[in-house]
Amino acid sequence: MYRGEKAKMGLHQDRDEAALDAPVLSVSLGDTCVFRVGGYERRDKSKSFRLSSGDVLVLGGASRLRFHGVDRIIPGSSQLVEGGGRLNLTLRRVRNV
Ligand SMILES: O=C(O)CCC(=O)C(=O)O
Ligand SMILES: [Fe+2]
Repeated sequence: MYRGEKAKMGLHQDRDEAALDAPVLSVSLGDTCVFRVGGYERRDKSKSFRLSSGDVLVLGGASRLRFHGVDRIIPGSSQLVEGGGRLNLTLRRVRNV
């Protein structure tokens, strides 16, 4: 849950999962966010774009280990969450089965 103008998530890689071959799916609900995706090193060039409510982002294949993060939320951009805010559901395979 992200709420308020200061809510953000710094650039990181999702690499704690044992299954790095399975994609990570991120579902955005509520307020729009400014999402940033870079390369495979923190210092690589990155680009930002908006994710609105209902958008699904896939980090998979060659992009599975790209650095990514949330720069900021755009308060008031959705009425879905009471009191405002952004909900993010991230689906990932943590263990190999
Ligand atoms: O909030 C998001 O869309 C991204 C979340 C994320 O990168 C994570 O949980 O690892
Ligand atoms: Fe992540």
